[in-house]
Amino acid sequence: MQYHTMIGGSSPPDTSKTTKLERYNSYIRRVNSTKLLQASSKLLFRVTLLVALILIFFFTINYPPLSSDHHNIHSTQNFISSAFYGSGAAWEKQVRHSSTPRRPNGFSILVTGAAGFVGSHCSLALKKRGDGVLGLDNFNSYYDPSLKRARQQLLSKHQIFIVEGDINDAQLLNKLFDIVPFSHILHLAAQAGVRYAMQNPLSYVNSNVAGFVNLLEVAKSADPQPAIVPFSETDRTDQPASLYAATKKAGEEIAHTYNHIYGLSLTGLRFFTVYGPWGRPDMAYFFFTKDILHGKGINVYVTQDEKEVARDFTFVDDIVKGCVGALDTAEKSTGKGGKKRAPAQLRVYNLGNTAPVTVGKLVGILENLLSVKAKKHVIKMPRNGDVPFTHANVSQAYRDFGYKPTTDLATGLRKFVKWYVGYYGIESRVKGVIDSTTNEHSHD
Ligand SMILES: O=C(O)[C@H]1O[C@H](OP(=O)(O)OP(=O)(O)OC[C@H]2O[C@@H](n3ccc(=O)[nH]c3=O)[C@H](O)[C@@H]2O)[C@H](O)[C@@H](O)[C@H]1O
Repeated sequence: MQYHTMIGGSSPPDTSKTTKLERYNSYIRRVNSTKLLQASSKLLFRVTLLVALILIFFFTINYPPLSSDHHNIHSTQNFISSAFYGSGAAWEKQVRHSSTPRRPNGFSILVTGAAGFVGSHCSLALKKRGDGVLGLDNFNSYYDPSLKRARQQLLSKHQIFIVEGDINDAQLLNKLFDIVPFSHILHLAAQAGVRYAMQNPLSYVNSNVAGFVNLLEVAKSADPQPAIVPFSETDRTDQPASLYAATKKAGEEIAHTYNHIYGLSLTGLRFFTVYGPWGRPDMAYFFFTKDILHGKGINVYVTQDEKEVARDFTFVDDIVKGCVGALDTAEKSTGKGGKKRAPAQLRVYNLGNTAPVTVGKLVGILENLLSVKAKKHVIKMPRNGDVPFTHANVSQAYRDFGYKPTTDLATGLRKFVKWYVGYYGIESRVKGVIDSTTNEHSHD
């Protein structure tokens, strides 16, 4: 896929020890210059250099890169840079201000992956109803980081601050929990995408397994312990079809352990192919729109026996409602000081649209909205972990918090296309969509 090739081809940032040392020394020098204004002696510099060397060694043994891919490089960089971001009084004030609720009994929620697609929508919805929301995101380059920055700007307009850091950074997480007694964590930071797992498997382990465990480790010792929603995004069977699904399944098993041993209240949500405004450019509906408008061919997959593939495409506003419903019904964790006091809540829900649509139909809807005929290449689905069909049973989410999706694919895609042409400044090319779109809910 073109996006993936582009990412793989981007030049990784320089992480040589010299660069880290220079960056760290410059940080140390800045700290020292405020604390000990006049004391810039040679001796102090030597001590600083020694401390820097020890710390870099410490970082290296505690955070071994899982591979040389750019995601892990980002994690390592964020670990070091967070020491700088997390040190100022102004930074702490922003953290506190953003996470303070503005309604009686409001939640104080840490949203990981807040600059992501679902994370940004949920953050806005929660903030709008008066909850305190603090974002955390590592702004990695799995897809165009400028889209993540634009979401960050939107959130910032609504007084939501996003801390730039990684869920693998225990020091940063502990610092955030020292500053804010979070009532909930909405954990949406993950390596997504089914097909990209073939190219960069360790990125999935790093975010979806190691990062998740790191977050649970911090949450288990926090006082009060937060409730965590969701701990997983997707899985479909006990025999996952892709590494992506396997890491999500592992997340569910790990969650069970932390619930059982430490009394953390945990809720897993399995999202089914979420789409909508501010969506992810690596997903088919998004790059089909782009390619159709550019007159480029698109690959429409069929199964090995040439049947159509279908997805339970779910509009992002419905997913937000599900996330909020799960948060509102999450019980308190029961542990304290790393010890469980009583059994705690452990739940898993499907959040889907319950109405699968074939990829052919998806393309037909886009052709109508864009008034352009797609150049379709019908090909057999590569054997890379994709499944032919998804269909969510949401009866438990309905029973427990009234989850009921209300947006069909044609309505949701119209809202997406309206956002797309506005965001990329090409309104004139698909005018009909703008004129006929009413009753906008999504944050665009
Ligand atoms: O809910 C999930 O479990 C996952 O949803 C999403 O995966 P998918 O459902 O596979 O969505 P997406 O890639 O948009 O492909 C849509 C359809 O187009 C087909 N497809 C895809 C590419 C292509 O070139 N041609 C094509 O026909 C393809 O075969 C598929 O039938 C998230 O990316 C993932 O992170 C995870 O959240």
